[in-house]
Amino acid sequence: MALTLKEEDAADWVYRGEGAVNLVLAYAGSSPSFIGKVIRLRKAPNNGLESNGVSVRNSIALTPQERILWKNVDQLISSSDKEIVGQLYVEHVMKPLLGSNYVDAGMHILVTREFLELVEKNVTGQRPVWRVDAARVDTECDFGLLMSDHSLFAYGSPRPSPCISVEIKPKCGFLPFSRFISEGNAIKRRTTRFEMHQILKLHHGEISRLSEYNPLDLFSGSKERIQKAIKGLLITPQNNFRVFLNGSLILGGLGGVAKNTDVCIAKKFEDELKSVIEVDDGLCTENLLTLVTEALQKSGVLDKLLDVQKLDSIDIEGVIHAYYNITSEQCMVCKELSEEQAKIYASLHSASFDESLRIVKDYLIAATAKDCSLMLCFRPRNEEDSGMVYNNVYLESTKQAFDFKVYFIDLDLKRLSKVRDYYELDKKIVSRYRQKIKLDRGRKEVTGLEACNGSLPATGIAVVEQM
Ligand SMILES: O=P(O)(O)O[C@@H]1[C@@H](OP(=O)(O)O)[C@H](OP(=O)(O)O)[C@H](O)[C@H](OP(=O)(O)O)[C@H]1OP(=O)(O)O
Ligand SMILES: Nc1ncnc2c1ncn2[C@@H]1O[C@H](COP(=O)(O)OP(=O)(O)OP(=O)(O)O)[C@@H](O)[C@H]1O
Ligand SMILES: [Zn+2]
Repeated sequence: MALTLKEEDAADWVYRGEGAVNLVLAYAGSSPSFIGKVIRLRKAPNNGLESNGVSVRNSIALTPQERILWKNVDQLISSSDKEIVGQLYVEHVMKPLLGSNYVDAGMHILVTREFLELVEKNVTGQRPVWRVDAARVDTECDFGLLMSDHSLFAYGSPRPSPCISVEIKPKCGFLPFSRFISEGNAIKRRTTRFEMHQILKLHHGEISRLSEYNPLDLFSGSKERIQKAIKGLLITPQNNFRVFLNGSLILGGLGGVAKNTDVCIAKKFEDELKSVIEVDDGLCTENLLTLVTEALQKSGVLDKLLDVQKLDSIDIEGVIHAYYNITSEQCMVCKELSEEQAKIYASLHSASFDESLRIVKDYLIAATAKDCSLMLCFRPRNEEDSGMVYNNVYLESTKQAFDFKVYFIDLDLKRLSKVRDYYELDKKIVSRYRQKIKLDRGRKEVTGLEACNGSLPATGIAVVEQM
């Protein structure tokens, strides 16, 4: 590997965002090798432990059990370089499933400890405080992942293009249908995991109001419902929606949960869009909505993503039993059940070892697909671009054609050790949601009025209608 980022390079990298695991910097310097690139750096939790108590330093390489789990993916297990596993997973597992046109696995690049320390110092002020408290740049890690900046149009194109990019974290787009969902959790078959999780997040103070977004609308394939979903994202972006203008954030929260979109934010956003969408006052946001909807429909990426999400076909309530089969531990779920209750899972416990591996592997792949994001990037098309390979959409109202490109980002491998956490979180989400329904019913009986769930749909929609 020829290039190494050193202390003197740190000033060229600016904060772009972060999630739970990675911090992302965009290049702002003049080296041709890095123009149009971002670098993803691993973070280390400040308590030194992952949520399940595993030491972070051991968590990069595949564990022996994971090597068995992924044994059919030769490229993953034959790699002697533990640090490359994450990238190989994207290249050899996710890319074939989601389509090579939409996935960029990036490349590893070496970084010195001094580079990481200085970068961390430079960006701390821009990071959400709770993210700073939770984790820091992992200065023990001597590599980063260099990727194309998907919020920009490729460098090397004939002209510098103004562009708008939209980042969507769609989350799970279907209702589970597994027969292993217990009677007590039947609500899961009718209510999205996203909607139920909102109640838990509100309870924990992670969000200030419930989201207007419904993943089922986004994945519906219907133009009207996709538009409704995007309106919901515009009103309550949380960590599900961001918009960038020429690579700079103009809506949503950098690195975390955004403020809800009030009239003031909506007006400012509308004004920013004017530099790319040529239309009379008040209609830019509406037009962006049309662009995004059409690009999503034309590209077909959501159908692909949904198919991969549906590899989770028996739900965590089934998967957990296969997990205990492959770890050869006593099943902690069946242990708590009566003989009669445990019967429903007997078929899972009598499955072959390979079948158990397949179940868990498919579930983890689906988990990646439920947590990734999409970046859609648009630029107005002109004559010079007529020979270019990009897809395009036409805005009837402004008579403008736009090139667009779509990429999945954050296709990280989910670790085997998280399966137990997934089971526990699922229980918490359902239990909190059921509690809320019970409370609402109680209130309704007392007051005879509709219970208030904390969301303000009418007000929220009005904000977008005013845009
Ligand atoms: O479990 P979920 O659905 O809450 O997803 C987690 C995300 O929370 P969200 O609900 O999208 O705000 C969570 O996102 P935030 O940190 O909340 O922005 C992470 O993406 C986490 O993945 P990992 O720890 O990076 O592997 C995600 O965990 P996984 O379940 O994908 O492992
Ligand atoms: N290739 C890219 N081009 C442009 N922006 C990017 C790219 N990769 C990441 N980003 C930005 O950086 C942010 C954080 O990246 P990413 O989602 O990969 O972090 P993460 O820690 O893996 O997230 P999560 O918590 O969801 O696991 C993204 O939300 C996006 O805004
Ligand atoms: Zn069991």
